[in-house]
Parts: sequence; structure tokens; C-alpha cells
Amino acid sequence: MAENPRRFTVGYALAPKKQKSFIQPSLVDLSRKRGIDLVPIDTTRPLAEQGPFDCVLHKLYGEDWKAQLDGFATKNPGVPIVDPPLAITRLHNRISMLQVVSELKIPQQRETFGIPSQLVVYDSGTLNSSVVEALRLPIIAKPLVADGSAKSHKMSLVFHRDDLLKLKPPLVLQEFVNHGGVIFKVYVVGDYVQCVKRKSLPDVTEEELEGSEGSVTFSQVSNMTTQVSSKAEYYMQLDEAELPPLSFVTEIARGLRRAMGLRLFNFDVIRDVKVGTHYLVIDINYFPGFAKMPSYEGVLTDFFWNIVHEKELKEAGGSATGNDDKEE
Ligand SMILES: Nc1ncnc2c1ncn2[C@@H]1O[C@H](COP(=O)(O)OP(=O)(O)OP(=O)(O)O)[C@@H](O)[C@H]1O
Ligand SMILES: O=P(O)(O)O[C@H]1[C@H](O)[C@@H](O)[C@H](OP(=O)(O)O)[C@@H](OP(=O)(O)O)[C@H]1O
Ligand SMILES: [Mg+2]
Ligand SMILES: [Mg+2]
Repeated sequence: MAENPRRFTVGYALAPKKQKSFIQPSLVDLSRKRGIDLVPIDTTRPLAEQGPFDCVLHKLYGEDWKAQLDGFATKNPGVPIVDPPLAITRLHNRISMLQVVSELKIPQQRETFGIPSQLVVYDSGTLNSSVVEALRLPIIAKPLVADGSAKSHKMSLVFHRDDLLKLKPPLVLQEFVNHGGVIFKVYVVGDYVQCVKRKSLPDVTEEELEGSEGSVTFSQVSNMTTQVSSKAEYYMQLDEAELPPLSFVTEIARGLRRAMGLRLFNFDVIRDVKVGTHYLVIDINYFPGFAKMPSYEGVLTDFFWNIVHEKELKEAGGSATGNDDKEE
């Protein structure tokens, strides 16, 4: 194949913290070598006046930013926006986020999956109603909104029904499922899927449930550097835990990618210790911390390459992105 001297530009718009963690020199260098320049978008200036870009990558929210993206898309209809704001919005609500998992039509064989029993509570009055009684303790209370704010990560693990009354709706009440203290994070970058293990909340025994007083609040367990459990065997659990079969999580990833019309996300999966082959999806995050993923530079550079070459690949009758099957 003849060498293509054309260079491509990916414009990115990220919050300062995200920019710092994601735009590593190693990523910029590798992309540059493959003919792709990563260029920051100036969010203080109209987006439609900037560029030219072959792709716009973003993780910013708000009506103003949406309007900027709309203006840019009108002027540049062929330029992919990763990802469309409307598709991302589904992940800002912990009910609509997991609804999509329940709707997936994937033949389940040895390994099965679902979501934990949960319900949404909009007002304090509902906290002692019979619908809540249907949920088994312990219960995790999560803010309904998952918009990336510190508040949206603040959760409570509740051991007694009385303690539910202290919670502040709107929230999602979800049954806590014992899973051996290990969570699987499945990273999705276009058609690329990688699954890693992280530490999670430790299991709760019947005795602990009877004896525990009050509720415990916590935030971003899997990102914590300090030990969440004092149990000595804790880190051994992480080491020894077997990953779910890659083909199984890849099927779920593919289903989610198609159903949501998103290319950059991860989802958290736990394995029910009681069943052993039953998995529960508990969280989906847009454009998560990919820099924590082994070989992230190569994976993301391949992704950018595929995106900017999408048009010519389609014209040539092939697709290297694996996104030709997405429903957008
Ligand atoms: N139903 C559940 N059963 C058992 N543990 C759970 C359940 N839901 C959440 N957890 C634990 O609580 C942690 C936080 O929950 P979740 O992932 O929903 O929150 P988050 O703030 O959106 O996380 P992230 O930082 O991944 O965005 C999980 O990583 C897991 O350790
Ligand atoms: O701040 P919000 O928009 O909520 O996004 C977070 C995600 O919820 C987390 O899942 C990311 O951490 P992981 O990549 O470990 O899942 C986390 O990654 P980070 O801590 O590297 O930024 C964030 O992307
Ligand atoms: Mg999570
Ligand atoms: Mg989350």
C-alpha cells in the first residue's frame, strides 16, 4: 500500500484533571508517530471556529457545551464526535444506565449476567414503604445522578432498615451482593475490550449483618490507595481471583456499545459468590481513567487511527473500528 503522507488531527476537550491523566506524553508521541496530532480545543472560544479536526474527543457537560458541539456538527457533518452527548446522558442516571443491561439480548450459556435488584427513591416518604421492604439487606444507597461530581460517588452501605430513613433522596437503593471483595472493570475502546481486577468492598457475613451498627459511607472504592478491609487475606483475594472469560465480557461489551451508541466507556462487574458463574453489572462510566489500563497508549492510538480512517475504510469496503455495527 502506498504511504499516506496526510496527517490527521484529533481535537480534545477535557476537564483539567482528565487532561492531565489522559493526555500523557507517551500517548501524544505514539499518536504523532502514527500520523495523528492530538490538539487541545480552546473551550473559551467557539468550537465551530476551531480546527480543522478529523475527530472531536470530549468529556465535558452542560447545555453550552452541547450547543457548541451541535454548531460544530452542523458545520462539519462528516467529523465524528466521540461520543454524542445524547448517548452519554443515559449514563448520568443510575437507573437508565443499568436499564440497558437488562434489555441486552445475549444468549446466556455457562456464565449468566444481570443487574442487582434495585429501586429508585425520589422522596423520603418512600424510604419506609413496602416497596423498599422487598429489598434484602445490606443495601447500597447510591446517588441517582452520576455526573462525575464528588457527590455522585458518595455511597452508603446500610445494614439496618431504620438507617434507610436517614438517607437523602433522590437515590437508588441496590441490594449488596457478596462478590469476594474483587470487582472486574471492563474497558471498552471501540471494538477493543480489556478486563482488569480491582479491589472492592469486602463480603458481609450474616453475623456482621446482625452485629453491625449503623451504616458506612464510602466513595470510589476501586480507586482507593488505602486498604478498605483490615482482613489480612484481602490482597491475596485480588491476586487469586479468576477473571471472567474474555469472550463473555466481550459479548456484553459489544451489546452495550451497540445499544448505547458509545465507543469509550467501562463497566463494573461483580461475580455473585453464591452462584459462582453469575455476574452482575453494577456501574457504567463514560470515558473512564483509560491511562490506568495496561498498554493504553497503543489501544487509544489504534482507536484514533481507525476513527480518522473510517471514511476511507468504509469506501474500501472494510472496517477496522468494529463500530460499523453500532446503532447511532
Ligand atoms: N450491588 C452491589 N453489591 C456489592 N458491591 C457493590 C454494589 N454496588 C456497588 N458496589 C461496590 O461499591 C463500589 C462503588 O459503586 P459504583 O461502582 O456503583 O460507584 P461509582 O462511584 O459510580 O464508581 P466509579 O468510581 O467506578 O464510577 C463498587 O466499586 C463496588 O465495590
Ligand atoms: O469522574 P467521573 O466522570 O465519574 O469518571 C470517573 C469514573 O466514574 C471512574 O470509573 C474512573 O475510574 P476507573 O477507570 O477506575 O473506572 C475515573 O477515572 P479517573 O479517576 O482516572 O479520572 C473517572 O473517569
Ligand atoms: Mg464503579
Ligand atoms: Mg461510576
